Amino acid sequence: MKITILGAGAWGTALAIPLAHKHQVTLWGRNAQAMQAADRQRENSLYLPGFPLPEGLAVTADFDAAVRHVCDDPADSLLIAASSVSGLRELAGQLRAYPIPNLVWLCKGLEEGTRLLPHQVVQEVLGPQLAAGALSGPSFAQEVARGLPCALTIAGADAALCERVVAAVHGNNIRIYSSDDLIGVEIGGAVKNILAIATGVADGLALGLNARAALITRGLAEITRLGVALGGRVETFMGLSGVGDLILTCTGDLSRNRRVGLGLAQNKKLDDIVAELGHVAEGVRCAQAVRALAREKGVEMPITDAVAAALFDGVSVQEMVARLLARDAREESL
Ligand SMILES: NC(=O)c1ccc[n+]([C@@H]2O[C@H](COP(=O)([O-])OP(=O)(O)OC[C@H]3O[C@@H](n4cnc5c(N)ncnc54)[C@H](O)[C@@H]3O)[C@@H](O)[C@H]2O)c1
Ligand SMILES: O=P(O)(O)OC[C@H](O)CO
Repeated sequence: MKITILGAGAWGTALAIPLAHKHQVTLWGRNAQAMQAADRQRENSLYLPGFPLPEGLAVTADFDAAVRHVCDDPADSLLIAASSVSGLRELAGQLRAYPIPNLVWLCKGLEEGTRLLPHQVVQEVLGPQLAAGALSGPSFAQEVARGLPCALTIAGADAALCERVVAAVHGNNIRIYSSDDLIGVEIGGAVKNILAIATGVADGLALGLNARAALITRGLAEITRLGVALGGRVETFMGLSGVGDLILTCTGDLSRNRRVGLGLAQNKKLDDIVAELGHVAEGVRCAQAVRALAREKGVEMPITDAVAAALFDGVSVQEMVARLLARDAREESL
């Protein structure tokens, strides 16, 4: 199969590595200098240092050539957008000029400002007819690049596209499940990032494993409440893109979002933490959008509110924890 991955950050590069062992893969990045260096050194030292790029992987900054790679043979091709959520609209806009066969995106979050999910951004720009879907689930880039086992979910309304993604990605230590609950899968992927910031704060303040388990569990209730209010299905939140990714991101120190929380607990400034990461932390970018969306829908999300307050309203992490603990006792339910 011919596959083009648009976006050579940590995740786009990591996924290109196992795929290039089975398919004709082109990895495109917008930074020409960095892509030339990556091609020469056979390593993306900017975003994924330490992982050799397979010989057969084409690395380029030539957008036209990268997209034509999959347009020429639409029946046997896959186009993957691997930018952050903030880059998805621009990337999709650049694709308008091409007869693209399909589009799968890897980003997890809501667009700032519009509060749209990735599939809504893609639909706005490229229309509803395109075969499109989200590839999500618990997956740290470095582990996938090392070839360690992982399981992902492809979500979309187009069954043929889901089958093609399964055919392309399943195997070699990656298992793929499919789902038609795009809203549920995207809400799980977006909100878990905010909850990982909360768990990072709790762990950074040494509040203990009991507190961490409570945050993850009540965080899952928040994801589920919002997801159901938006049209997602409860069982989706019990799956890989829901509780699976929530557990990984809240507990794994490879998570950039968790590291934001750990930094806040050390009283570091948000700008400094983000600059130090050198990668996107989508939970920071979409916490305000999720808070606003939840309020609009009348959905209670106290942990998300607390994280947004600590990130943007000048509330200290100690006050954030105090606010959560001061909430009235209630029946345990969603
Ligand atoms: N890193 C992971 O382990 C991982 C795993 C699963 C999903 N994700 C999700 O995938 C997305 C990308 O994550 P990442 O780790 O690769 O981030 P990253 O910060 O390492 O890289 C982001 C990439 O997006 C590109 N980009 C941004 N705007 C763009 C635009 N307008 N046009 C083209 N490219 C653009 C940047 O140049 C960069 O290469 C995020 O939404 C993240 O939540 C990441
Ligand atoms: O490093 P994070 O926090 O962006 O999380 C990466 C992936 O989404 C984990 O599945």
